[in-house]
Amino acid sequence: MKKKAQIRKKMKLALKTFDFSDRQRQTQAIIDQFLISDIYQQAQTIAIFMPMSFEFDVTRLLNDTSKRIVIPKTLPQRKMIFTDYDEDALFLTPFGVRESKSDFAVIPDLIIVPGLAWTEDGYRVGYGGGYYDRYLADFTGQTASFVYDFQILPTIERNKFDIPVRHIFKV
Ligand SMILES: Nc1nc2c(c(=O)[nH]1)N(C=O)[C@@H](CNc1ccc(C(=O)N[C@@H](CCC(=O)O)C(=O)O)cc1)CN2
Ligand SMILES: Nc1ncnc2c1ncn2[C@@H]1O[C@H](COP(=O)(O)OP(=O)(O)OP(=O)(O)O)[C@@H](O)[C@H]1O
Repeated sequence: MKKKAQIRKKMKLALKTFDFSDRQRQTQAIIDQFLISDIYQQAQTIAIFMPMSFEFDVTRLLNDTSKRIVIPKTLPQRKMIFTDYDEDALFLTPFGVRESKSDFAVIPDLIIVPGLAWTEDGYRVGYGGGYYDRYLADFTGQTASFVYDFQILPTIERNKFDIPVRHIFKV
């Protein structure tokens, strides 16, 4: 079984070299599936993330005006809140992601969880900050991830904090 650090390195490279048209095709198919799903239709407030250039391209959802869209904001002690998405009130963190200037925390009813690799049953490797596992520890709403085909692995080592996402959207 591959160690998490090894998986991170390998997946970052695979994402950065992912063929442009295959990426576009998979992105569109996955978002189409999501938009007709019950979990999308039943959610009022959806947490998306501000993607780095190589991450899953969620731009289409950020601009969805039929839902309240919130995005992650990291705080000291590896804590995280979600704040309203306002494209005119963002700043760039040292990690390279955009976050809201606002500190007003909103609890979403659906969280789209970012990451680098997943198993079919929702176990995940992220960037190693533990932000999502900490948040999900006392979150009772829905969770889902969008996954390109090569990001699915047969097994991932687990620690006691790992919380699987409840829905995987893939091609
Ligand atoms: N687009 C996007 N936003 C996201 C996440 C994500 O995966 N994708 N996150 C998912 O969790 C959170 C940020 N995750 C982070 C994970 C690790 C480190 C980290 O290791 N930082 C180093 C210094 C920065 C560096 O590595 O260059 C450190 O704190 O020492 C920071 C943020 C919230 N926002
Ligand atoms: N609920 C929690 N309480 C305390 N520590 C936690 C919790 N969740 C995760 N951690 C710690 O955070 C660190 C990172 O966890 P892990 O390697 O699973 O990150 P990840 O899932 O890749 O990152 P992320 O959740 O940010 O996407 C680990 O040291 C882990 O023990």
